[in-house]
Amino acid sequence: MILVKGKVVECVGDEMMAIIWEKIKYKLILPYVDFGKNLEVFDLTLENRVIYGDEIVLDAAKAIKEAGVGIKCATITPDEKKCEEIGKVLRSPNHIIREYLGGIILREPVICENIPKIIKSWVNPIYIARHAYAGNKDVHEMCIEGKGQLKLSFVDEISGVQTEKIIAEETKDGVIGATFIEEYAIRAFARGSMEFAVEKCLPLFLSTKSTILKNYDGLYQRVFQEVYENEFKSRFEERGIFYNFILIDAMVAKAMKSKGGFVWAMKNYDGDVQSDFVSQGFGSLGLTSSYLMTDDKKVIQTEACHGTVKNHFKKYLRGEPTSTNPIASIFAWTKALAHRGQLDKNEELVKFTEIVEKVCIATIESGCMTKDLAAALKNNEFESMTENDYLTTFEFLDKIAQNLRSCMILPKMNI
Ligand SMILES: NC(=O)C1=CN([C@@H]2O[C@H](COP(=O)(O)OP(=O)(O)OC[C@H]3O[C@@H](n4cnc5c(N)ncnc54)[C@H](OP(=O)(O)O)[C@@H]3O)[C@@H](O)[C@H]2O)C=CC1
Ligand SMILES: O=C(O)CCC(=O)C(=O)O
Ligand SMILES: [Mn+2]
Repeated sequence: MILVKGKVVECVGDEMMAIIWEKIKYKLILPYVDFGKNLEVFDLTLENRVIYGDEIVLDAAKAIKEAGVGIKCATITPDEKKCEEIGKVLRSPNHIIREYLGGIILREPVICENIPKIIKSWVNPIYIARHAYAGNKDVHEMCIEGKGQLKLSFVDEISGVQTEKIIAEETKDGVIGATFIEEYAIRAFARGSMEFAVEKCLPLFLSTKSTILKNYDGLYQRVFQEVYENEFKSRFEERGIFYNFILIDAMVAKAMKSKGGFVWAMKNYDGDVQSDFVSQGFGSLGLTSSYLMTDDKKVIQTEACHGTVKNHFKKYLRGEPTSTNPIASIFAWTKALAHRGQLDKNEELVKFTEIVEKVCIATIESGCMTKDLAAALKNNEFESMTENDYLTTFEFLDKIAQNLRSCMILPKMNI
């Protein structure tokens, strides 16, 4: 057994991914890894959040910060209807954790040679560097009833001077939203994105809509340029890579016709939307790994890029076979344990995570896969697919477990 020497925080989640999460843990991790007392589990299922509120998520975030390593299963973010049903307004657990930890979310596709990309020109990976908080996903909302003037105001803590801006002389019955970002946070995001581009030795693009949001998005553009000129230019040039700002709409088109092979930095909301687009373009949402890294690089929280896959869970509840891809969630475990291993100089643990990742890719490349990937092989023409084309969720997980077992018994086997 491989001993884990430092603390790992595990956050349990919801629906289809919760079912898969448990299988990953018990079939792929625990047979080889001994956490001793080093695994702290937080139950972030919706049921538990209904009982304990969002505070339990904040507790998990604090524990992750202290441990330096967190692994999170996808969780339900209840919409308005669901909040009514449960009688409680609960926030997104991801949002709470990201707001607390801050930092950057890095997303990358798991490349399997036999899985064709939907966007055929993408021969190289596209990495997303997403600001983990603020922006459109962090809007403070307020519903207004009646008619009146709307203004923004800021009161200086020291001088007490109030700066005001009238948003609308007269508005009525609707909703308003306000968001903000501090310059230091953008600076840290710029540094994180640039470090990542240097590490990957790939060009970096930042895209925002700074022609419209001249101040908000403009600040991202200005800070990135400044950080690049003052801190990164020579390191980029030594590696033959570059940094460029491109307006987000034009960048979407440029990305689509590119060959891939770049890091794409975006604000929180833009990065969320484009992650699903890029993931699907590379074959499936189930093939994108994701982790949050704090600005000081001390803490990592891993996850899959996708959600709880509600559609598939409904089928599972009806007793129908499902074929849900576990790869991104398996990589959440491996990326987190690899970080733990690096922190503790635990080479055995790091090696184990490399083996698990290789086994996953080798299993898919041997032709065993879930329906999303089999569909990619068939140009997503679902009508022409039969059950013989793919494995069910549990058959696929068993196949990976079986392949992992042979590799762990014969560690020198070249997979
Ligand atoms: N990190 C997190 O915790 C996240 C949580 N969420 C939450 O998850 C819940 C469900 O959200 P939903 O909109 O369904 O988004 P999902 O990302 O869970 O799924 C959307 C669709 O993408 C496909 N898909 C996603 N992941 C996989 C996979 N691993 N294998 C195969 N296909 C996959 C499925 O398509 P098809 O049905 O065509 O097979 C699925 O219906 C919501 O409560 C949402 O708030 C959402 C995103 C992130
Ligand atoms: O927190 C949520 O509700 C969604 C998160 C999400 O979509 C993401 O992290 O990509
Ligand atoms: Mn998303």
